Amino acid sequence: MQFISKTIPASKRVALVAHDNRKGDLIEWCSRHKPLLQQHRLLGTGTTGTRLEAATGLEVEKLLSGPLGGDQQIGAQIAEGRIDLLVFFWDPFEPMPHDPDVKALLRIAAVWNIPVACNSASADMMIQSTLMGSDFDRPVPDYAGYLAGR
Ligand SMILES: O=C(CO)COP(=O)(O)O
Repeated sequence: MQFISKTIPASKRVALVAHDNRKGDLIEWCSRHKPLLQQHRLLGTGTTGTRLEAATGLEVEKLLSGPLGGDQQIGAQIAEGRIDLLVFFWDPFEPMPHDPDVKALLRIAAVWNIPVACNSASADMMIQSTLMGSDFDRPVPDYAGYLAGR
């Protein structure tokens, strides 16, 4: 597979998603990183976004709730090249009614080489490297060859 280089502009788009048992962890993480996060564009699934705004005062563009299609909306934005970082605190203990959507979101993030953090340790590292620099150079997969061979 080939890659093309894409320089991400200084202000990035960060998708924030958490399952119910992990929303507290995401609120804690966003509160800790509020000074940095508020310099970027934040979006999230419906309930996550609402809870984050109320708890932290950060402005979050709210999509549909995850089980109603919010995960798929974020996946679509990833495929369109509109997301630079996905912070998705998914629940490792509870199956979800929309597990296929959860899997699809994680898959499309892998397809497009998007940094994905599933817990605060990985999110702490990724926020340093993804959001702190002025510009961030991310290799974007070029699937032209793959499609031509089908
Ligand atoms: O279910 C989710 C992610 O799979 C999150 O959805 P909510 O933010 O609406 O709870």
